[in-house]
Amino acid sequence: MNNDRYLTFALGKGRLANKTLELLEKTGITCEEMKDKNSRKLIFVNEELKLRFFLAKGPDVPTYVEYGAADIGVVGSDTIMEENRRVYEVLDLGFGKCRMCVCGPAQARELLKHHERIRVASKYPNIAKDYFFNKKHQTVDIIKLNGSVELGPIVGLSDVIVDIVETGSTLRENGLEVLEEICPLSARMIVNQVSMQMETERIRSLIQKLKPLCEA
Ligand SMILES: Nc1ncnc2c1ncn2[C@@H]1O[C@H](COP(=O)(O)OP(=O)(O)OP(=O)(O)O)[C@@H](O)[C@H]1O
Ligand SMILES: O=P(O)(O)OC[C@H]1O[C@H](OP(=O)(O)OP(=O)(O)O)[C@H](O)[C@@H]1O
Repeated sequence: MNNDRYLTFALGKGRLANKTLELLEKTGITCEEMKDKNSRKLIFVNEELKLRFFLAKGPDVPTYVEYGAADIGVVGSDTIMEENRRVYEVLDLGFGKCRMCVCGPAQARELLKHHERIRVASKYPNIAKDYFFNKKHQTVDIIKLNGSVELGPIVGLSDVIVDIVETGSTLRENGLEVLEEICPLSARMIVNQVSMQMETERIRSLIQKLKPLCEA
């Protein structure tokens, strides 16, 4: 083990960021500078613990970790599935819980039931493809969107969507419903495959500290 080496964390921006920092703080890992919302600085260092942190767009987190630009990442399991990078997924952090679902207007149930060739809009084309082609053996047309995916069926772009459902209010307010559940989701810790060998002790000890703090 080489304790002089900095361990680098890539953390997903947005919804998961605060909870991630809170969790790390409970294990004694703090990075005060990172809490300054007005700062435009991208990378933060804790000299004492020999740690570095940066915030990145969720889908980029597994990329940084696969290439070793970060040793450790925290990101949603949706993003891990969608990006399909060569990383170790080591811990379910138990927050950021939601579900990946096929959603649409109630009448789209029939189209799904009869395995019609439907149009599916999603921010997650790989998850949608895997679900329809590999799990359901249903040929569909996938349309990639970058947000506000619920618009798809409302404006006639698609028959259904594959998207995240948390409280269900976005669906309700737009006259849509969950038609099929694909899988539950939550925030996960991922580790670079080489770092896991080179820094086994430091990473294992972090996992052991985090485990009891993770929500069930
Ligand atoms: N209601 C929710 N909507 C979206 N993601 C959620 C929700 N609840 C928990 N999550 C989790 O939080 C992660 C980050 O979501 P967030 O919306 O902040 O990022 P994003 O989807 O990359 O957003 P953007 O495209 O706006 O940058 C998701 O990948 C998912 O795992
Ligand atoms: O079930 P709910 O609690 O309503 O949450 C689900 C909604 O939140 C997310 O969208 P987000 O706010 O990230 O915006 P986006 O559609 O632009 O990605 C997700 O894509 C759903 O639209």
